[in-house]
Amino acid sequence: MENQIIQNLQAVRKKNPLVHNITNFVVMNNTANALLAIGASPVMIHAHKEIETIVEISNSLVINIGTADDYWAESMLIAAKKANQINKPWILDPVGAGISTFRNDLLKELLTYQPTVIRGNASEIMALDSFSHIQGKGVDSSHQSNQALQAAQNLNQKFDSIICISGASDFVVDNHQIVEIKNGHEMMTKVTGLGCSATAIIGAFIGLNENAFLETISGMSIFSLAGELAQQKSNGPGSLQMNLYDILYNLSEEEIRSHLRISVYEN
Ligand SMILES: Nc1ncnc2c1ncn2[C@@H]1O[C@H](COP(=O)(O)OP(=O)(O)OP(=O)(O)O)[C@@H](O)[C@H]1O
Ligand SMILES: Cc1ncsc1CCO
Ligand SMILES: [Mg+2]
Repeated sequence: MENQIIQNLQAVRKKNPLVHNITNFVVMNNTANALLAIGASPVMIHAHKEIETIVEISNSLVINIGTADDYWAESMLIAAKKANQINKPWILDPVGAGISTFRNDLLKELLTYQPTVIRGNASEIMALDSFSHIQGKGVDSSHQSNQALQAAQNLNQKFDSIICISGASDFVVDNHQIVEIKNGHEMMTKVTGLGCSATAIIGAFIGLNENAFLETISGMSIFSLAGELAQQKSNGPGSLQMNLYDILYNLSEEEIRSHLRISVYEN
């Protein structure tokens, strides 16, 4: 597994995938910088009249509903529909799933366009599966990632999407395997939008368009590992954000081999 993750990181740095993001106002800058640091090219565009063209020329699409309103929701639907039509890999970040009818209705419609990957925290993945009253604390999780495993399996079966649950352990679930990544640091929850950045980084890896399951594992594990290594150099959330870019940019094969904690289970 480590070998494939290292190969995928090298491939992202070499291929420099163009990643189209329709994301939230809070994280637009952080996620664009994270994508540049990993070696991808971000483009953050949401005007209805140009979306289809951008989806066509990009290697992958990231949709994050964090601060969606009616105009942006339509942008997301146009993009997801196009990506689905032309088999462009795309990832959905269901920020705040369960909070409101507006958010749930948008998510239900987006899911009809079969995201390649869905990445959320535990509360979001559970809400997405049931659309019941399961709620996090706004956009933060009030559940542990392992509590969302059944919901992830249900979602995988319903939509044929790869499901990634972030948290103290990150899990990547498809119909054959569950992969657990035990990297990261609690301090990562004190910087806004590091989940959104994880989604964007996975978005860069699925732009390789070879094996979306391995690419999702690669993106998530590299991001959590980078967060963990960045925390070791930091005094708090501010320096963690700054060090994270440097670590994403410089992360070496040796660091991956010596620090990654990853387990594979049959599903
Ligand atoms: N308790 C923890 N211990 C270690 N790493 C963690 C912990 N909680 C989150 N992380 C890491 O933080 C990153 C973001 O995951 P998180 O689950 O906080 O996303 P999120 O809730 O969607 O965040 P946001 O909505 O702010 O973008 C992931 O890399 C994850 O592994
Ligand atoms: C804080 C916040 N509010 C809406 S989106 C967002 C970024 C983290 O998901
Ligand atoms: Mg989130």
